[in-house]
Amino acid sequence: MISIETQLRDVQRVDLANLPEEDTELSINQLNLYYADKQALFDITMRIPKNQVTAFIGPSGCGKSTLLRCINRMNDLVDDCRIDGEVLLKQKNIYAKSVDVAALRRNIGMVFQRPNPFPKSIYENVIYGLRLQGIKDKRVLDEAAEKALRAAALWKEVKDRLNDSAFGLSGGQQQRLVIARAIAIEPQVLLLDEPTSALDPISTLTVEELITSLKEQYTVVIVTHNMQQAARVSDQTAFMYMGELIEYSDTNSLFTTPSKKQTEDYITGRYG
Ligand SMILES: Nc1ncnc2c1ncn2[C@@H]1O[C@H](COP(=O)(O)OP(=O)(O)OP(=O)(O)O)[C@@H](O)[C@H]1O
Repeated sequence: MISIETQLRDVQRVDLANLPEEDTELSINQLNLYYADKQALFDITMRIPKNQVTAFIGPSGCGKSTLLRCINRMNDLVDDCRIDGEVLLKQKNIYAKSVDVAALRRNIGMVFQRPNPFPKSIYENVIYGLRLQGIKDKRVLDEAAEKALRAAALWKEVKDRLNDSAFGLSGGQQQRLVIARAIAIEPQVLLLDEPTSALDPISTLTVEELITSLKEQYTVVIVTHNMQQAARVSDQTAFMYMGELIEYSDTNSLFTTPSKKQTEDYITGRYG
């Protein structure tokens, strides 16, 4: 098995405890979440830097996806789900009454575990969000489609078949298409919930390279089961256990010199 250390890159370390406001994309403050009477997140506080990749790791059921879904209010769709605490996007509370949730989700895009293209052509998938915004100008739509497909590292593979069904693409291509659809509307933040768990190793590497290139323009938060993937793609990593944020630091420190025993036990495979 390849060791995690060999997967680490040189990352620019930031002081997560004292992150300046201008470098902070998201601030999560004393967040607690309950599914009916069962508490799933306990007092989570963290700052997520902009234009970086932040990974959430931890054993199954520890609350990674729940925390990710708090960032674009996807948990609003779950009956009996209640939260207290704050999630700030650029200092604005996304749970404030005045927030337009549809607009928020345009600004904070999300990609799920299984690629979910719509039953439409490749082209129509990419520009779907733009059509919803009422954009009709073909030149604008064509340019946006090309830009998003290039950014998603898919343009070369699909430029001659834009009108073919998206279902004719491979799983890895479909996942990149879904990422292109998410970025075509130019969100600030991209949330990725185990985006490669349904992909083969080669497609996984392509999507990982894509994630690394996306951070130039977007802030990326990724949930992954795969610690080696977190080591390869993320700048900082949050380790969660039973709904608590146990340790949050730059990825290299977390994997080489974890400060908490629970983190060390997890990354050395003692549980999980
Ligand atoms: N819609 C829901 N209703 C009730 N409980 C839920 C719901 N979604 C998640 N949970 C519970 O909340 C806890 C955290 O689940 P979550 O899916 O966030 O964990 P996870 O770390 O992402 O797990 P995995 O890695 O297996 O996807 C679990 O105990 C789970 O059973």
